[in-house]
Amino acid sequence: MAVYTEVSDEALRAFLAGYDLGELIAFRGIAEGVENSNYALKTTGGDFILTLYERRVDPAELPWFLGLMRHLAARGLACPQPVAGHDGEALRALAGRPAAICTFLPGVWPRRPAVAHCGPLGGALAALHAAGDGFSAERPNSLGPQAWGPLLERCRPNGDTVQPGLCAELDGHLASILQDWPPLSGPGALPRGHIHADLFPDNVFFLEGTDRRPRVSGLIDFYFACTDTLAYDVAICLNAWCFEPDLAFNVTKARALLAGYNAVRPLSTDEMAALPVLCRGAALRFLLTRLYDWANTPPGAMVTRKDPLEYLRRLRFHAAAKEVSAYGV
Ligand SMILES: Nc1ncnc2c1ncn2[C@@H]1O[C@H](COP(=O)(O)OP(=O)(O)OP(=O)(O)O)[C@@H](O)[C@H]1O
Ligand SMILES: N[C@@H](CCO)C(=O)O
Repeated sequence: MAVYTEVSDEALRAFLAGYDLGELIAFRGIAEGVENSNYALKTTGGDFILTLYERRVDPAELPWFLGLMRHLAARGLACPQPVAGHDGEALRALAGRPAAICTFLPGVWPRRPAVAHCGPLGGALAALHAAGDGFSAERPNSLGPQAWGPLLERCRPNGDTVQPGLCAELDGHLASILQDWPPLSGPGALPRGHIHADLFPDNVFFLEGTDRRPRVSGLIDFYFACTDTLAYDVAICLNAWCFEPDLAFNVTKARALLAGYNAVRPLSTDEMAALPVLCRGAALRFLLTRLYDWANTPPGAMVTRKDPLEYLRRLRFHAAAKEVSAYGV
């Protein structure tokens, strides 16, 4: 579910009076997603998404996220565009929560990502990285390498109940990842920019092109976006898109993803060489947030917890891979 905050008809009508979006025709809560409350809105002005920000989103950071989406959309990226009210403000309050209306994007996310999705996905990720140029405000990655040690400590009391010996195994992975991680500046530093940092299949919409092949119609959910190593975003996508349901790595998907990315923004030799450690880091990041949520989601909460151990299997694959050739290049 992702409707934590209920919005009454009257409250919504009063809220919409602050916009130039015409009359309300219909609105409904959207069950998907886990972070925020989302509503689909239809007005005489068109289709929109209303988001009420909950849980992990720090209200002080919302202007940065909305500003980045506005910048990317102005650069031609298909992403939600925040809609300003009469007063020029996109960030407002509704039912006691920070709230914003964004444009609705057509398309559906792939329930079973195929090789045919991975090329366009890679191209869209590279286009996002290129479109981020010129947005000068930065947001550090609050879930970057410096956060993994403290997060592992917070998981330690319950971690081994998920799998015996898990925390000791993660201690080993964390130490070797931090040792191999590319420097942020100076010799060996990789290109940085604004990254999505959560570009999983449920955040990428596709439509069928005239050739019947899938085309990316939009990217959503920029609330983990931050300023970090661009190739780390590629590593997140290799984790999220290129493993089969049985957690076997599909090298054909990886090859397609990297070819799609390289066609728009070629990865340098240094970026390619760093992919194995960036993939290990990305797997550990999602493992740890899932592990934390596994133990800390209150019983009865209407949220589907995600399995942390899926990311342990990925992490083990990357640790064994070592060389970039394991990714099909
Ligand atoms: N701009 C948009 N256009 C069309 N549909 C959207 C848009 N934004 C969100 N949605 C719909 O709302 C659902 C939930 O959105 P989203 O993934 O942003 O939720 P969340 O709870 O913030 O995220 P998550 O759990 O993925 O971190 C999406 O799967 C999609 O169906
Ligand atoms: N994409 C994340 C969750 C939401 O941000 C995961 O699969 O763990």
